[in-house]
Amino acid sequence: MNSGTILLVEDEEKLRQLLYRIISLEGFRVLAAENLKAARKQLQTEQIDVVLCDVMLPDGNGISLVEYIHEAPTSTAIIMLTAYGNIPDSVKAIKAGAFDYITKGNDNARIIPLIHRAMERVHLQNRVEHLQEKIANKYATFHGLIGHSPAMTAARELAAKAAPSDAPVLLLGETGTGKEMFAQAIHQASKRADKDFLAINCSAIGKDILESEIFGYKAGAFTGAAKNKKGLIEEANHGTLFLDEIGEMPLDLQAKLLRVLETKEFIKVGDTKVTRVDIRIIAATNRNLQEEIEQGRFREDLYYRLNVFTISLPPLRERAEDIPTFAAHFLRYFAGKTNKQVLDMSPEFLQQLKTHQWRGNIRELKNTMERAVIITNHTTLTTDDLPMEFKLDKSPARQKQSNFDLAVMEKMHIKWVMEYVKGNKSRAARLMNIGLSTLYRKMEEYGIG
Ligand SMILES: Nc1ncnc2c1ncn2[C@@H]1O[C@H](COP(=O)(O)OP(=O)(O)OP(=O)(O)O)[C@@H](O)[C@H]1O
Repeated sequence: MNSGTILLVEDEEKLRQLLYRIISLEGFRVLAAENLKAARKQLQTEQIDVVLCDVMLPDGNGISLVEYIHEAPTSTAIIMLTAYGNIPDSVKAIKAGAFDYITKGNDNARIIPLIHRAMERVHLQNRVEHLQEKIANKYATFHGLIGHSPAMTAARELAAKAAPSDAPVLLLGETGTGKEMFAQAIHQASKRADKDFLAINCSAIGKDILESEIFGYKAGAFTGAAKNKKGLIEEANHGTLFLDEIGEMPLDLQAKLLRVLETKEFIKVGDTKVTRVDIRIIAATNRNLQEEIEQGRFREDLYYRLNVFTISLPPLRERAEDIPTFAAHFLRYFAGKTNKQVLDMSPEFLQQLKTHQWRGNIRELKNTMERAVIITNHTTLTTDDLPMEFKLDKSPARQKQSNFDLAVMEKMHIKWVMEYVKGNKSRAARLMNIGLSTLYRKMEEYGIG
């Protein structure tokens, strides 16, 4: 059985069925779409490794799917099916970033080996990314935690003191304030550094799966539990387990976790005997746990067990003095990553960063800087490189009634998208999900050049 999912985009039903059968026989999971619209939908909802796509489709040219896929960072590979003798299409497809092309009808014997090669590349790329992430995490040390505001310095100092002990740590802060980065840095500075750091977000999955994920299960514990499964708590034995969004953990799991903290023991789902572990727990939440306790949603005894070291990471808007440092750091990082000559920021750009609300905190600032570095055509970032909501936030016109006018918003949005795609109208129309002629009409209406 080969692993991987293939999306087949072909409007001719007979050929689609034939290819479906041939590829399924290789053991791949195959999804099919008969036009570009259906293909885009599948790409948005499914994890697809390789796309096999016809060039001539009823709702457009298949090569546009290559561009669509490359709009977001992805490892998905696309192979084009081109008509016999259509060299220009094949060249275009490769230039747009397709993995390869096959001439329809003529190259049948090449299809399967080519899919295998594309799949190998995808797996390799995924593996490299996974390793890069692992390495990056390994070096998430206190040194890498930037920011020199008093709040940040106090948080770093407390974390550095907590690190060598084996005590639990509770990290408090809004989303994107750096809780996971702190947790990794604490792990790296602890005596468990050469063991695993595993993380789970308690809000992302349902109660039963969360219990199996954290504590594991015995074979036969429930339908589908064919084999014993180790939970993260056992996988991370001798290392650190980071429980993000602990405020969302159901009460009965809180009781099980308390037992781990008190006795280092737990019982797997469907098991009768206890399992012992040596683990350090770091937990994080953006909820007010005192309130959760009052409401009966969080166990008080667990709270006291966890808060041996409580580290609060204040929202970015409350430590505006850190914003230029973060912005400069991310500017250097993304300029390096994208190989662009972007060297600094205009004073107005920085001023807007300082007064923005940053509800997504450092994560939002990081994304804003990445976007700015990608779209700029200059060596200095200016306010033009900021997303539209910044302009709305700050423009004096914001106070005026006219700014609530939908047409004003639409005009700004079109201008911004046109900047983003560097004037490529068909790409802009595609991104905005409107037809090219509609885009032309609106640009004329709003006097956009
Ligand atoms: N002090 C810091 N220095 C450099 N980068 C940081 C810092 N804090 C956070 N970041 C970056 O900001 C992003 C968000 O950080 P992180 O995931 O640690 O936040 P979080 O509080 O755990 O978020 P959530 O609650 O949503 O899971 C990450 O990409 C991280 O690299």
